[in-house]
Amino acid sequence: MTAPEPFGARLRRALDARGPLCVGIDPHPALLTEWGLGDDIGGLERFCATAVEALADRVAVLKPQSAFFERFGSRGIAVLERTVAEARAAGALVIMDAKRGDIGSTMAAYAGAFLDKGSPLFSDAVTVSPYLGYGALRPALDLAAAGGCGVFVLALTSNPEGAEVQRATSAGGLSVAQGVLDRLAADNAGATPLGSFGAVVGATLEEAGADLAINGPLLAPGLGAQGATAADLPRVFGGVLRNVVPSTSRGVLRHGPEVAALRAAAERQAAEVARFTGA
Ligand SMILES: O=C(O)c1cc(=O)[nH]c(=O)n1[C@@H]1O[C@H](COP(=O)(O)O)[C@@H](O)[C@H]1O
Repeated sequence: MTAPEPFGARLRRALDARGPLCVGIDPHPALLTEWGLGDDIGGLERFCATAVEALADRVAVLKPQSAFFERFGSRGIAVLERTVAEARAAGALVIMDAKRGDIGSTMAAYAGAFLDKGSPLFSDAVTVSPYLGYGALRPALDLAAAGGCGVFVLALTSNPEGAEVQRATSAGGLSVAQGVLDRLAADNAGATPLGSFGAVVGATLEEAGADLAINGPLLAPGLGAQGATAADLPRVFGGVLRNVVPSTSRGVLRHGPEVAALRAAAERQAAEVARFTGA
């Protein structure tokens, strides 16, 4: 059996073909209401079907945020399953924004939930939290590598509260975030054209203040509702701009529910990103 194409290679191709923008599918209660939908399972279903119809055949990456589905229980998870499958079928890569992180043996189960081809929630990549120790993520990294999937590890998050943990220095004098980035760089060493293990680095940061050369993708949430703009990307990402996947959720979704308006909003955001990153 031939090995599956690594996620990093698939992502590179998608970014080059469709542009680097990632749009998050975050069905906030307020957005459901703004779209004229009920804050219920029918509204969730309609919202996600519309977002997928509008974006999945043109945006490189879609990133559903699991929490907004989980709040509806099993029926919400069923909508998440369909959303992921339909987005992938239309050609988008799907990053499941689940931000899981646990002891290794439990991490293996989380990895199976999102990165095992036989799982109903199978996605191209998943977001994880390294705060039980980077080494505890190993089952997810291994399963991802074996199946051609990716993992995005929180490093420098977009929220202001993140710094108290992520900028703290460990015994060796490195920041916690730099420790995570260095481990990612080691796991991506030698991968071409791009490693499959990414870091999450907010576009909202004043500056990176860390070495982002991990030879992997840098998921950069924070465009739009959190106040970052495409003009911030060169300052934060400097020499690794080509590997940045800028992400926005509400910044595009608030333009719904019309498919054409969602597409136009994503196009405007993508054009802004291209203007400042040359992508
Ligand atoms: O992993 C993420 O995607 C993420 C990391 C981070 O540092 N900051 C961040 O906002 N996110 C997610 O990105 C999305 C941002 O949504 P908007 O603020 O609406 O664009 C939410 O789903 C967040 O959970």
